[in-house]
Amino acid sequence: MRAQPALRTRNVGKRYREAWALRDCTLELPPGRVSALVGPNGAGKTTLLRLSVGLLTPTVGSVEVFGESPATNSVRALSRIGFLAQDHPLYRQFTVADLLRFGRSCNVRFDHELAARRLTQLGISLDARAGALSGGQQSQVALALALAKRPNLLVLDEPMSSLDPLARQEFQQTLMGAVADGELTVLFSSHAVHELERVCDHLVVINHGQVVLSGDIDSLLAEHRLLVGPRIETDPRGSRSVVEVKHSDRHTTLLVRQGAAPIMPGWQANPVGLEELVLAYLRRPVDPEAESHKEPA
Ligand SMILES: Nc1ncnc2c1ncn2[C@@H]1O[C@H](COP(=O)(O)OP(=O)(O)OP(=O)(O)O)[C@@H](O)[C@H]1O
Repeated sequence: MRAQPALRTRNVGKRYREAWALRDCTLELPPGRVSALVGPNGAGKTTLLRLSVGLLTPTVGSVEVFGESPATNSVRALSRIGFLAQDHPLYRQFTVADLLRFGRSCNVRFDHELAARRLTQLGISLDARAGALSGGQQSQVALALALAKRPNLLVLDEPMSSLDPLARQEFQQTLMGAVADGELTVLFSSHAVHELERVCDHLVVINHGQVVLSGDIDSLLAEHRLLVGPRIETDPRGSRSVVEVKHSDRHTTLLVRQGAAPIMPGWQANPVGLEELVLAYLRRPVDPEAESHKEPA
């Protein structure tokens, strides 16, 4: 039997006044995985994340977390979800110990010991005031608070964007350790396409409010090939399997989906890297029907 998805959205659209931030978004996140949500500025990532945790309700369509709508705000549904907002605000005057006590008083499943141990291991004093910690340490405190809730789905909005490379690595290790420890599914948004492969095993790419690619990373890489051959003058973009076409003086390179695409004589099939794959999908024009994000007059 197929496991229940951690997150399932069906034809979700979100409109802010007359503008659509998200259109016809249908996706499933398998449980126990780390998924990255990738897209350029304004693509709709924060909107999708806020819909996933019940902070927004869809204009159309449905959102379910482990089979329940997060927007109903039922205690049971929300106790299974952890959320780290983009700027992960902490009460600056509170000590770390105050924040942990506060977390415990707000969440029935809060694991105080776990959070205190994680932070001590990272050398973060429980007596320190949040406002006196570095950006990286504040992110770790916010992550420890979110994990102490023992959520089944942890949603993080660009959690590493302000961290230096060392702090990013520590943050990633804490996250991956938490996934290895228990029944946790992670969905985080990121612009750092080059480091996704190290951190996650599932990917959702959105552009102009539409999901343009999603799936298991290994499968996506196996399904795509870069075909390199002598320059062609016809435009093969009409074929659904052709994602992108590039020409040099003498050669044409086709990014195709459909691993088994027949190779023409004189053509070579090469694997594609994840960053190249994501960027190719982001460069594709989106469906003109949905591109405007505007309601028809
Ligand atoms: N509260 C709001 N009111 C009106 N429009 C909004 C609101 N929030 C977001 N938008 C618009 O919705 C679209 C998607 O925004 P969203 O914040 O979801 O994108 P994003 O992918 O998270 O962007 P970024 O990477 O810059 O954080 C943008 O065009 C944005 O201007």
